[in-house]
Amino acid sequence: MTSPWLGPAPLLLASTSATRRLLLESAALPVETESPGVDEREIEAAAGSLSPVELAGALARAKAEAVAARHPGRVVIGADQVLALDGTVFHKPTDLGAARDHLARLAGRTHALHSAVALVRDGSTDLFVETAQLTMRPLAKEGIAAYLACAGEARVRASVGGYQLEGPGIHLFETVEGDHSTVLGLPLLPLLARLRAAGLLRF
Ligand SMILES: Nc1nc2c(ncn2[C@@H]2O[C@H](COP(=O)(O)OP(=O)(O)OP(=O)(O)O)[C@@H](O)[C@H]2O)c(=O)[nH]1
Repeated sequence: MTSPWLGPAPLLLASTSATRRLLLESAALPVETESPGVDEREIEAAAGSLSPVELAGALARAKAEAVAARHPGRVVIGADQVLALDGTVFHKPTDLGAARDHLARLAGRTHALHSAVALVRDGSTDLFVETAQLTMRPLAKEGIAAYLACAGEARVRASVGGYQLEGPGIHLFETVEGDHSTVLGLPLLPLLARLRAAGLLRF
């Protein structure tokens, strides 16, 4: 397969997320990954009263710029996803109990997933945020328990909402508005548009 990538070196993804890496590889882009090594909770605490969208942007920028500083000349992508329900920010559930509590609060309501991407090239950062709106079915505690037993702790802890839309999480929803890749945490369409505009894609 001839990749559309025209960059001199592979894209450098400042992320530990296998989902994000897979999204780029599915677009036939060569990817290297490096953990950003930033303390997200510390940045969040220092961020004070940022909105959920601004927080996602600040975290994506911090991750991308931390890795870009270690790799001058590379095209670096950082990303962050924030789940917001009525302005309240949710973080990845630490265990099944936390996931059960999250889902009980999200059930029957519409929450936002703000997926921010920071693209660093030649010392400058291009930051953008895409938002998906997901309406979860009303779920009784038995339904939540059955979902958690089906999804399993690994899947539940791997994503900010306790669900993977491309997995059993799809059963939880009435409607999803927004691009699939935005839900998964790396909005591909606006990212590819920027890479294309920079002359980094063959088509
Ligand atoms: N497979 C899958 N992953 C999802 C879904 N929704 C959110 N995620 C993942 O949930 C994670 C959101 O947490 P973040 O803090 O943004 O990222 P992270 O996983 O900690 O990884 P870093 O980029 O290293 O910070 C990302 O890895 C997203 O890819 C989904 O529906 N499916």
